[in-house]
Amino acid sequence: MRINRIILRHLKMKLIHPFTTSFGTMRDKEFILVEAIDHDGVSGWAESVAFPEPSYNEETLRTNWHMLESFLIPIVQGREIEHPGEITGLLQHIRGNHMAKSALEGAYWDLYAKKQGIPLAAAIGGKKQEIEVGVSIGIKNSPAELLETIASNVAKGYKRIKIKIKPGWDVDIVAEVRKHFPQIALMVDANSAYTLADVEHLKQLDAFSLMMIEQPFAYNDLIDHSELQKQVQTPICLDECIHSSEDARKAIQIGSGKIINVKIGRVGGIQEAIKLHNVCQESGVDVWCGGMLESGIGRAHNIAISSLAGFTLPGDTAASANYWEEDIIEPEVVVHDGLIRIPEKPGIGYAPVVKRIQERTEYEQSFLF
Ligand SMILES: O=C(O)CCC(=O)C1=CC=C[C@@H](O)[C@@H]1C(=O)O
Ligand SMILES: [Mg+2]
Repeated sequence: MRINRIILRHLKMKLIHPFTTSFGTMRDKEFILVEAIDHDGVSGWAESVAFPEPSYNEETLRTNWHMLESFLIPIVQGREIEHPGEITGLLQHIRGNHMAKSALEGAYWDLYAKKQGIPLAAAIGGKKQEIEVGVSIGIKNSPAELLETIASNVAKGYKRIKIKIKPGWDVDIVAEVRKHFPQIALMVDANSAYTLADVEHLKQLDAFSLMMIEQPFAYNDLIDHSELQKQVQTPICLDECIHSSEDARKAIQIGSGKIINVKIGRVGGIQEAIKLHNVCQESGVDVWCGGMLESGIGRAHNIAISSLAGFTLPGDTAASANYWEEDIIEPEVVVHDGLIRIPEKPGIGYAPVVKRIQERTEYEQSFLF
């Protein structure tokens, strides 16, 4: 692939519903889009999932922009990349900054698949024709509002409901949800809101047949999670604390969790996400694809990675309409009875709508190769 231009765009999109977790509320989604254009004028697209604030991990939109502009793009500039799998190695001497790396690598993956004339899912090695998806519901102002939101999403056919918890909004609210929805596939995500001091309290969640408790402890902990997993029946799912396939191997070895939420951006790109998937599959550990409130472009990448066989549980890739009045892709991501069909078109399989992208672009910068 011979790129002749990369365009970075800072977009701002208004979420239909504010999204509240244990670390704050998001009303607008600001993110970086990467467009890699080759000599034939074909574009590969990807998005950085870094938030404007360092609340999920230490990266931010601005640190990503800086890393892409000053380090990552210069490394690939003028290089003939045969396969996007090469990019992880080219960038590995740069420490961390996984979301920035992933945004660049993802654009090359989309372009590669388009040049090969195959769907991104096929380029990744995915065989599924459709994927099961769930929905992640933020912390609401009242139990009634949460129950109403759950009811409307169950009615839409989502295969799994994920609710956020934090101290003061956990055991009682889960009990209330279970009272109204005794049969639904239900999980909770704590986003690191607890510590080992809360083990006795968290044990109460075992009473509710939850699919999993996601990331109860610190974003950089494996040891305390393994201690908790020894004391609770409910499977612990790891998100923020798994930064690579190596972290997954170590977490599995010491029993930190029984399920892993894979986020392409968190682990540094599709190539590493495939490796992580393979490590988990070899150990019989289920994985599913998490979300970072992506636009349709990031959503498309999540759909592709979810087509791998080891993605055995419904992910957080809900429909575009769950987040946006209007998405920046056509067609939008739609969910029918909790299922998304894997696109058959080359690349990400959804067409970025440049007019809508430009309308939402706060700032952009071009890098000529
Ligand atoms: O709908 C989605 O994209 C998933 C949203 C979601 O659950 C999360 C988004 C970003 C960070 C977290 O709060 C949380 C997660 O940890 O999975
Ligand atoms: Mg999570």
